[in-house]
Amino acid sequence: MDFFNYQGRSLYAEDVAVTALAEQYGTPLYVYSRATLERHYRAYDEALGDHPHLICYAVKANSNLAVLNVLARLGAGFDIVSIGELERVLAAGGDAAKVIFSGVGKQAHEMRRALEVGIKCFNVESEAELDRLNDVAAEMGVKAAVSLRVNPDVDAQTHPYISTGLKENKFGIAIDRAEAVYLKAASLSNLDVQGVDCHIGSQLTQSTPFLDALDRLLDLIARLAEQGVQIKHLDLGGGLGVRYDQETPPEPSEYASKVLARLGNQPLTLIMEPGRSIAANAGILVTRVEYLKPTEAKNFAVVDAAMNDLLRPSLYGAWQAIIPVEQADESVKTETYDLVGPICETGDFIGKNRELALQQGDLLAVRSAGAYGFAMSSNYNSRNRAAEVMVDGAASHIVRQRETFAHQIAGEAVLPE
Ligand SMILES: Cc1ncc(COP(=O)(O)O)c(C=O)c1O
Ligand SMILES: N[C@@H](CCCC[NH3+])C(=O)O
Repeated sequence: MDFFNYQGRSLYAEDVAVTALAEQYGTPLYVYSRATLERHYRAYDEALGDHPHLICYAVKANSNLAVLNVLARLGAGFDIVSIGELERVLAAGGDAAKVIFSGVGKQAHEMRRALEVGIKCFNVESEAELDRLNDVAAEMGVKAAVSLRVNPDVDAQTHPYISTGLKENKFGIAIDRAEAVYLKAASLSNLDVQGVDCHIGSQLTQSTPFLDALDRLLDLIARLAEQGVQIKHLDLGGGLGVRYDQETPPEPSEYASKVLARLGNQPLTLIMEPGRSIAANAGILVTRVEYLKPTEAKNFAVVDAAMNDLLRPSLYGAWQAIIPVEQADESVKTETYDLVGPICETGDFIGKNRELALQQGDLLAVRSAGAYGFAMSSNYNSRNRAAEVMVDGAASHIVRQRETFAHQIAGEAVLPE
Protein backbone atom coordinates (compact mmCIF):
# COMPACT_ATOMS: atom_id res chain seq x y z
CA MET A 1 0.00 0.00 0.00
CA ASP A 2 1.18 3.50 -0.70
CA PHE A 3 0.04 7.05 -1.19
CA PHE A 4 0.83 7.30 -4.90
CA ASN A 5 -2.49 7.28 -6.75
CA TYR A 6 -4.20 8.78 -9.74
CA GLN A 7 -6.62 11.63 -9.21
CA GLY A 8 -8.40 11.79 -12.56
CA ARG A 9 -5.64 11.22 -15.11
CA SER A 10 -2.84 12.70 -12.99
CA LEU A 11 -0.54 10.89 -10.61
CA TYR A 12 -0.43 12.27 -7.09
CA ALA A 13 2.02 11.71 -4.24
CA GLU A 14 -0.22 12.07 -1.19
CA ASP A 15 -1.99 15.39 -2.01
CA VAL A 16 0.62 16.77 -4.38
CA ALA A 17 0.52 16.46 -8.18
CA VAL A 18 3.69 14.77 -9.38
CA THR A 19 3.77 17.06 -12.44
CA ALA A 20 4.07 20.04 -10.11
CA LEU A 21 6.99 18.40 -8.31
CA ALA A 22 8.78 17.72 -11.60
CA GLU A 23 8.26 21.35 -12.68
CA GLN A 24 9.55 22.67 -9.39
CA TYR A 25 12.50 20.37 -8.76
CA GLY A 26 13.38 19.01 -12.20
CA THR A 27 13.98 15.39 -13.23
CA PRO A 28 15.17 12.75 -12.56
CA LEU A 29 13.59 13.15 -9.15
CA TYR A 30 13.03 10.78 -6.25
CA VAL A 31 9.75 11.44 -4.45
CA TYR A 32 9.04 9.89 -1.04
CA SER A 33 5.79 9.78 0.91
CA ARG A 34 6.09 10.37 4.62
CA ALA A 35 2.67 8.81 5.29
CA THR A 36 3.70 5.61 3.52
CA LEU A 37 6.95 5.31 5.44
CA GLU A 38 5.07 5.80 8.68
CA ARG A 39 2.40 3.28 7.79
CA HIS A 40 4.96 0.66 6.87
CA TYR A 41 6.91 1.16 10.09
CA ARG A 42 3.74 0.99 12.17
CA ALA A 43 2.66 -2.21 10.41
CA TYR A 44 5.68 -3.92 11.99
CA ASP A 45 5.42 -2.16 15.31
CA GLU A 46 1.74 -3.00 15.73
CA ALA A 47 2.17 -6.56 14.49
CA LEU A 48 4.74 -7.23 17.21
CA GLY A 49 2.37 -5.66 19.74
CA ASP A 50 3.22 -6.24 23.39
CA HIS A 51 6.03 -8.67 22.71
CA PRO A 52 9.30 -6.88 23.63
CA HIS A 53 10.73 -5.79 20.28
CA LEU A 54 12.88 -3.32 18.41
CA ILE A 55 12.48 -2.55 14.73
CA CYS A 56 15.88 -1.58 13.39
CA TYR A 57 15.31 -0.07 9.95
CA ALA A 58 18.09 -1.15 7.56
CA VAL A 59 19.68 2.18 6.66
CA LYS A 60 21.21 0.85 3.44
CA ALA A 61 17.78 0.73 1.78
CA ASN A 62 17.39 4.50 1.88
CA SER A 63 19.69 6.60 4.02
CA ASN A 64 18.27 10.04 3.27
CA LEU A 65 18.32 12.02 6.52
CA ALA A 66 14.65 12.94 6.25
CA VAL A 67 13.70 9.28 5.87
CA LEU A 68 15.81 8.35 8.90
CA ASN A 69 14.36 11.25 10.87
CA VAL A 70 10.75 10.26 10.14
CA LEU A 71 11.50 6.76 11.42
CA ALA A 72 13.53 7.99 14.42
CA ARG A 73 10.55 10.11 15.49
CA LEU A 74 8.44 6.94 15.56
CA GLY A 75 10.96 5.30 17.87
CA ALA A 76 12.73 3.14 15.30
CA GLY A 77 16.11 1.62 15.87
CA PHE A 78 18.57 1.30 12.98
CA ASP A 79 20.63 -1.47 11.41
CA ILE A 80 23.88 -0.04 10.04
CA VAL A 81 26.71 -1.57 8.04
CA SER A 82 29.25 1.27 8.07
CA ILE A 83 30.27 4.20 10.16
CA GLY A 84 28.89 6.49 7.45
CA GLU A 85 25.47 5.01 8.14
CA LEU A 86 25.99 5.56 11.88
CA GLU A 87 26.84 9.23 11.33
CA ARG A 88 23.71 9.60 9.21
CA VAL A 89 21.54 8.06 11.92
CA LEU A 90 23.02 10.41 14.52
CA ALA A 91 22.65 13.44 12.22
CA ALA A 92 19.01 12.50 11.68
CA GLY A 93 18.28 12.39 15.42
CA GLY A 94 18.39 8.60 15.80
CA ASP A 95 19.16 7.06 19.17
CA ALA A 96 22.60 5.38 19.30
CA ALA A 97 21.31 3.02 21.98
CA LYS A 98 18.95 1.53 19.37
CA VAL A 99 21.61 0.94 16.71
CA ILE A 100 22.88 -2.47 15.72
CA PHE A 101 25.98 -2.85 13.58
CA SER A 102 26.01 -5.60 10.93
CA GLY A 103 28.46 -6.36 8.13
CA VAL A 104 31.35 -8.71 7.38
CA GLY A 105 34.15 -6.13 7.22
CA LYS A 106 34.00 -3.84 10.25
CA GLN A 107 37.22 -1.87 10.69
CA ALA A 108 38.78 -1.03 14.05
CA HIS A 109 38.05 2.71 13.70
CA GLU A 110 34.40 1.88 13.00
CA MET A 111 34.21 -0.30 16.11
CA ARG A 112 35.78 2.50 18.15
CA ARG A 113 33.27 5.09 16.99
CA ALA A 114 30.34 2.74 17.55
CA LEU A 115 31.54 1.97 21.08
CA GLU A 116 32.15 5.66 21.76
CA VAL A 117 28.54 6.58 20.97
CA GLY A 118 27.20 3.51 22.78
CA ILE A 119 25.39 1.43 20.17
CA LYS A 120 23.11 -1.38 21.29
CA CYS A 121 24.90 -4.35 19.74
CA PHE A 122 27.41 -5.60 17.18
CA ASN A 123 26.29 -8.42 14.91
CA VAL A 124 29.61 -10.23 14.63
CA GLU A 125 30.18 -12.21 11.45
CA SER A 126 33.46 -14.08 12.03
CA GLU A 127 35.86 -15.31 14.70
CA ALA A 128 38.52 -12.86 13.55
CA GLU A 129 36.05 -10.01 14.00
CA LEU A 130 35.26 -11.23 17.52
CA ASP A 131 38.96 -10.99 18.44
CA ARG A 132 39.31 -7.54 16.91
CA LEU A 133 36.23 -6.24 18.70
CA ASN A 134 37.44 -7.64 22.03
CA ASP A 135 40.82 -5.90 21.52
CA VAL A 136 39.25 -2.56 20.58
CA ALA A 137 36.85 -2.70 23.55
CA ALA A 138 39.75 -3.61 25.87
CA GLU A 139 41.80 -0.62 24.65
CA MET A 140 38.82 1.62 25.40
CA GLY A 141 38.17 -0.04 28.75
CA VAL A 142 34.58 -0.98 27.87
CA LYS A 143 32.53 -4.09 27.11
CA ALA A 144 31.00 -4.51 23.67
CA ALA A 145 27.52 -6.05 23.41
CA VAL A 146 27.54 -8.78 20.78
CA SER A 147 25.32 -11.12 18.85
CA LEU A 148 26.74 -13.63 16.45
CA ARG A 149 25.28 -13.51 13.00
CA VAL A 150 24.62 -17.14 12.37
CA ASN A 151 24.47 -18.54 8.86
CA PRO A 152 21.66 -21.10 9.16
CA ASP A 153 22.15 -22.59 5.67
CA VAL A 154 18.58 -21.86 4.56
CA ASP A 155 17.65 -21.12 0.96
CA ALA A 156 15.85 -17.78 0.87
CA GLN A 157 14.65 -18.51 -2.70
CA THR A 158 15.52 -15.09 -3.98
CA HIS A 159 17.96 -13.63 -6.52
CA PRO A 160 21.39 -15.27 -5.95
CA TYR A 161 23.08 -11.87 -5.50
CA ILE A 162 20.91 -11.08 -2.49
CA SER A 163 20.66 -14.54 -0.92
CA THR A 164 22.81 -14.43 2.21
CA GLY A 165 21.89 -17.42 4.38
CA LEU A 166 23.47 -20.29 2.48
CA LYS A 167 26.74 -21.78 3.65
CA GLU A 168 28.48 -20.80 0.41
CA ASN A 169 27.62 -17.11 1.08
CA LYS A 170 30.19 -14.87 2.77
CA PHE A 171 27.84 -13.94 5.60
CA GLY A 172 27.69 -15.06 9.19
CA ILE A 173 29.15 -17.94 11.17
CA ALA A 174 28.15 -21.43 10.07
CA ILE A 175 25.49 -22.76 12.38
CA ASP A 176 27.55 -25.91 13.12
CA ARG A 177 30.37 -23.69 14.43
CA ALA A 178 28.13 -21.24 16.29
CA GLU A 179 28.07 -23.01 19.64
CA ALA A 180 31.86 -23.16 19.88
CA VAL A 181 32.20 -19.52 18.82
CA TYR A 182 29.62 -18.46 21.44
CA LEU A 183 31.62 -20.20 24.13
CA LYS A 184 34.71 -18.37 22.93
CA ALA A 185 32.82 -15.04 22.91
CA ALA A 186 31.58 -15.68 26.44
CA SER A 187 35.16 -16.25 27.56
CA LEU A 188 36.49 -12.95 26.16
CA SER A 189 36.56 -10.38 28.92
CA ASN A 190 35.56 -7.30 26.91
CA LEU A 191 32.56 -8.83 25.19
CA ASP A 192 29.06 -9.17 26.55
CA VAL A 193 27.02 -11.83 24.74
CA GLN A 194 23.50 -10.53 24.27
CA GLY A 195 21.86 -12.02 21.23
CA VAL A 196 21.63 -14.30 18.24
CA ASP A 197 21.21 -12.84 14.76
CA CYS A 198 20.63 -13.98 11.21
CA HIS A 199 19.70 -12.38 7.91
CA ILE A 200 19.06 -14.88 5.15
CA GLY A 201 18.44 -12.62 2.18
CA SER A 202 16.38 -9.88 0.67
CA GLN A 203 13.09 -9.76 -1.28
CA LEU A 204 11.76 -12.99 0.25
CA THR A 205 8.22 -13.69 -0.87
CA GLN A 206 7.38 -16.54 1.50
CA SER A 207 7.48 -17.01 5.27
CA THR A 208 8.84 -20.55 5.22
CA PRO A 209 12.57 -19.75 4.88
CA PHE A 210 12.30 -17.24 7.75
CA LEU A 211 10.59 -19.82 9.93
CA ASP A 212 13.13 -22.50 9.05
CA ALA A 213 15.92 -20.11 10.05
CA LEU A 214 14.05 -19.19 13.24
CA ASP A 215 13.70 -22.85 14.22
CA ARG A 216 17.45 -23.36 13.83
CA LEU A 217 18.17 -20.26 15.90
CA LEU A 218 15.78 -21.31 18.67
CA ASP A 219 17.43 -24.67 18.76
CA LEU A 220 20.83 -23.02 19.10
CA ILE A 221 19.53 -20.73 21.87
CA ALA A 222 18.33 -23.79 23.81
CA ARG A 223 21.69 -25.53 23.42
CA LEU A 224 23.51 -22.39 24.55
CA ALA A 225 21.30 -22.12 27.64
CA GLU A 226 22.35 -25.66 28.58
CA GLN A 227 25.96 -24.48 28.41
CA GLY A 228 25.23 -21.47 30.60
CA VAL A 229 25.07 -18.83 27.83
CA GLN A 230 21.82 -16.90 28.25
CA ILE A 231 20.59 -15.17 25.11
CA LYS A 232 18.46 -12.04 25.62
CA HIS A 233 17.48 -11.08 22.10
CA LEU A 234 16.83 -12.77 18.81
CA ASP A 235 17.41 -10.74 15.65
CA LEU A 236 15.77 -12.20 12.55
CA GLY A 237 17.25 -9.64 10.15
CA GLY A 238 15.32 -8.03 7.34
CA GLY A 239 14.38 -9.46 3.99
CA LEU A 240 10.60 -9.37 3.75
CA GLY A 241 9.81 -8.74 0.10
CA VAL A 242 7.50 -6.25 -1.57
CA ARG A 243 5.22 -6.46 -4.55
CA TYR A 244 7.05 -5.16 -7.61
CA ASP A 245 5.03 -7.19 -10.09
CA GLN A 246 3.01 -10.32 -9.38
CA GLU A 247 4.76 -11.32 -6.14
CA THR A 248 2.57 -11.89 -3.11
CA PRO A 249 4.87 -11.58 -0.10
CA PRO A 250 3.28 -11.93 3.33
CA GLU A 251 2.25 -8.70 5.03
CA PRO A 252 4.35 -7.80 8.10
CA SER A 253 1.34 -8.72 10.27
CA GLU A 254 1.16 -12.26 8.86
CA TYR A 255 4.92 -12.72 9.05
CA ALA A 256 5.11 -11.36 12.61
CA SER A 257 2.25 -13.47 13.88
CA LYS A 258 3.91 -16.65 12.58
CA VAL A 259 7.18 -15.66 14.24
CA LEU A 260 5.49 -14.82 17.55
CA ALA A 261 3.63 -18.13 17.50
CA ARG A 262 6.98 -19.98 17.15
CA LEU A 263 8.55 -17.92 19.95
CA GLY A 264 5.74 -18.69 22.37
CA ASN A 265 6.40 -17.27 25.82
CA GLN A 266 10.18 -17.40 25.65
CA PRO A 267 11.55 -14.23 27.23
CA LEU A 268 13.43 -13.12 24.11
CA THR A 269 13.31 -9.58 22.78
CA LEU A 270 12.65 -9.77 19.06
CA ILE A 271 14.63 -7.57 16.68
CA MET A 272 13.85 -7.16 12.99
CA GLU A 273 15.86 -5.24 10.40
CA PRO A 274 13.44 -4.40 7.58
CA GLY A 275 14.65 -2.10 4.83
CA ARG A 276 12.87 -2.68 1.55
CA SER A 277 9.45 -3.42 3.06
CA ILE A 278 9.50 -0.01 4.75
CA ALA A 279 11.00 2.15 2.02
CA ALA A 280 10.42 0.61 -1.43
CA ASN A 281 6.79 1.46 -1.94
CA ALA A 282 7.21 4.79 -0.19
CA GLY A 283 9.10 6.16 -3.19
CA ILE A 284 8.94 6.74 -6.93
CA LEU A 285 11.52 7.90 -9.42
CA VAL A 286 10.16 10.54 -11.80
CA THR A 287 11.81 10.77 -15.18
CA ARG A 288 11.14 12.62 -18.43
CA VAL A 289 11.11 11.22 -21.95
CA GLU A 290 13.88 13.02 -23.84
CA TYR A 291 13.45 11.29 -27.18
CA LEU A 292 11.37 8.64 -28.87
CA LYS A 293 13.57 6.57 -31.11
CA PRO A 294 11.77 4.02 -33.27
CA THR A 295 14.16 1.61 -34.98
CA GLU A 296 13.67 -1.42 -37.18
CA ALA A 297 14.08 -3.76 -34.20
CA LYS A 298 12.65 -1.80 -31.27
CA ASN A 299 10.97 1.33 -30.06
CA PHE A 300 13.25 3.09 -27.63
CA ALA A 301 12.17 5.84 -25.28
CA VAL A 302 15.29 7.62 -24.08
CA VAL A 303 14.55 8.96 -20.60
CA ASP A 304 16.61 11.26 -18.38
CA ALA A 305 17.07 8.66 -15.60
CA ALA A 306 19.77 6.06 -16.08
CA MET A 307 21.45 3.11 -14.42
CA ASN A 308 23.44 5.54 -12.28
CA ASP A 309 20.12 6.71 -10.78
CA LEU A 310 18.43 3.30 -10.52
CA LEU A 311 20.75 0.33 -10.78
CA ARG A 312 18.38 -2.52 -9.92
CA PRO A 313 17.15 -3.24 -13.49
CA SER A 314 20.73 -3.37 -14.83
CA LEU A 315 22.26 -5.23 -11.89
CA TYR A 316 19.62 -7.85 -11.14
CA GLY A 317 17.40 -7.68 -14.21
CA ALA A 318 14.85 -6.37 -11.71
CA TRP A 319 11.38 -5.37 -12.92
CA GLN A 320 9.73 -2.25 -11.56
CA ALA A 321 6.41 -0.84 -12.74
CA ILE A 322 6.65 2.25 -14.94
CA ILE A 323 3.53 4.38 -15.24
CA PRO A 324 2.68 7.69 -16.89
CA VAL A 325 2.45 10.73 -14.64
CA GLU A 326 -0.33 12.09 -16.90
CA GLN A 327 -2.39 9.41 -18.62
CA ALA A 328 -2.39 10.04 -22.36
CA ASP A 329 -5.59 10.54 -24.32
CA GLU A 330 -6.69 8.13 -27.04
CA SER A 331 -4.94 10.08 -29.81
CA VAL A 332 -1.54 8.85 -28.61
CA LYS A 333 -0.74 5.40 -29.91
CA THR A 334 0.29 2.68 -27.44
CA GLU A 335 3.53 0.99 -28.44
CA THR A 336 5.97 -1.44 -26.86
CA TYR A 337 8.99 0.48 -25.60
CA ASP A 338 12.37 -0.19 -24.08
CA LEU A 339 13.00 2.66 -21.63
CA VAL A 340 16.69 3.43 -21.74
CA GLY A 341 18.92 6.04 -20.14
CA PRO A 342 21.63 8.27 -21.62
CA ILE A 343 24.55 6.15 -20.31
CA CYS A 344 26.93 4.53 -22.78
CA GLU A 345 26.11 0.91 -21.93
CA THR A 346 23.60 -1.40 -23.51
CA GLY A 347 22.81 -2.56 -19.96
CA ASP A 348 21.52 0.93 -19.19
CA PHE A 349 17.78 0.39 -19.10
CA ILE A 350 15.03 1.16 -16.64
CA GLY A 351 12.46 -1.18 -18.16
CA LYS A 352 12.00 -3.33 -21.26
CA ASN A 353 8.98 -4.22 -23.39
CA ARG A 354 6.58 -1.82 -21.71
CA GLU A 355 3.24 -0.98 -23.31
CA LEU A 356 2.96 2.79 -23.08
CA ALA A 357 1.39 5.68 -24.96
CA LEU A 358 4.26 8.15 -25.06
CA GLN A 359 5.24 11.48 -26.48
CA GLN A 360 8.51 13.36 -26.19
CA GLY A 361 8.53 15.37 -22.98
CA ASP A 362 6.16 13.08 -21.08
CA LEU A 363 6.83 12.28 -17.45
CA LEU A 364 7.00 8.71 -16.19
CA ALA A 365 7.12 7.32 -12.66
CA VAL A 366 9.12 4.23 -11.77
CA ARG A 367 7.30 2.66 -8.85
CA SER A 368 8.72 0.95 -5.74
CA ALA A 369 11.87 3.04 -6.04
CA GLY A 370 12.13 4.16 -2.42
CA ALA A 371 14.50 1.31 -1.44
CA TYR A 372 17.86 0.60 -3.10
CA GLY A 373 17.15 3.45 -5.52
CA PHE A 374 18.99 6.64 -4.65
CA ALA A 375 21.03 4.67 -2.10
CA MET A 376 22.73 2.74 -4.92
CA SER A 377 23.11 5.71 -7.26
CA SER A 378 26.47 6.91 -8.53
CA ASN A 379 28.12 9.55 -10.67
CA TYR A 380 28.84 7.17 -13.52
CA ASN A 381 29.27 9.09 -16.79
CA SER A 382 29.82 12.12 -14.51
CA ARG A 383 26.09 12.52 -14.10
CA ASN A 384 24.90 14.56 -11.15
CA ARG A 385 22.85 12.53 -8.73
CA ALA A 386 19.11 13.19 -8.62
CA ALA A 387 17.29 15.43 -6.15
CA GLU A 388 15.09 13.87 -3.45
CA VAL A 389 11.80 15.31 -2.26
CA MET A 390 9.52 14.21 0.55
CA VAL A 391 5.81 14.81 0.39
CA ASP A 392 3.93 15.31 3.63
CA GLY A 393 0.20 15.73 2.99
CA ALA A 394 -0.16 18.78 0.76
CA ALA A 395 3.42 19.98 1.35
CA SER A 396 6.62 18.97 -0.38
CA HIS A 397 10.10 19.42 1.02
CA ILE A 398 13.37 19.15 -0.81
CA VAL A 399 15.35 16.67 1.29
CA ARG A 400 18.41 16.54 -0.92
CA GLN A 401 19.37 19.11 -3.51
CA ARG A 402 20.18 17.91 -6.98
CA GLU A 403 23.94 17.54 -7.14
CA THR A 404 25.86 20.12 -9.15
CA PHE A 405 29.08 19.69 -11.08
CA ALA A 406 30.86 21.66 -8.32
CA HIS A 407 29.68 19.09 -5.72
CA GLN A 408 30.85 16.30 -7.96
CA ILE A 409 34.43 17.49 -8.32
CA ALA A 410 34.82 18.86 -4.80
CA GLY A 411 37.89 17.27 -3.22
CA GLU A 412 39.55 16.26 -6.48
CA ALA A 413 42.86 17.78 -7.56
CA VAL A 414 45.27 17.64 -10.47
CA LEU A 415 49.00 16.92 -10.08
CA PRO A 416 51.23 19.90 -9.27
CA GLU A 417 53.24 21.49 -12.15
C1 LIG B 1 22.20 -7.50 7.70
C2 LIG B 1 21.05 -6.96 6.93
N1 LIG B 1 19.96 -6.58 7.59
C3 LIG B 1 18.88 -6.08 6.94
C4 LIG B 1 18.85 -5.95 5.58
C5 LIG B 1 17.64 -5.38 4.95
O1 LIG B 1 17.04 -6.24 4.08
P1 LIG B 1 15.69 -5.86 3.35
O2 LIG B 1 15.87 -4.55 2.71
O3 LIG B 1 15.51 -6.94 2.39
O4 LIG B 1 14.62 -5.83 4.40
C6 LIG B 1 19.96 -6.37 4.84
C7 LIG B 1 19.94 -6.36 3.35
O5 LIG B 1 19.54 -7.36 2.75
C8 LIG B 1 21.09 -6.87 5.52
O6 LIG B 1 22.18 -7.24 4.86
N1 LIG C 1 20.29 -3.87 -3.38
C1 LIG C 1 19.42 -5.00 -3.36
C2 LIG C 1 19.15 -5.51 -2.00
C3 LIG C 1 20.40 -5.74 -1.25
C4 LIG C 1 20.14 -6.10 0.13
C5 LIG C 1 21.34 -5.74 0.94
N2 LIG C 1 21.58 -6.59 2.07
C6 LIG C 1 18.17 -4.74 -4.16
O1 LIG C 1 18.00 -3.71 -4.69
O2 LIG C 1 17.33 -5.58 -4.31
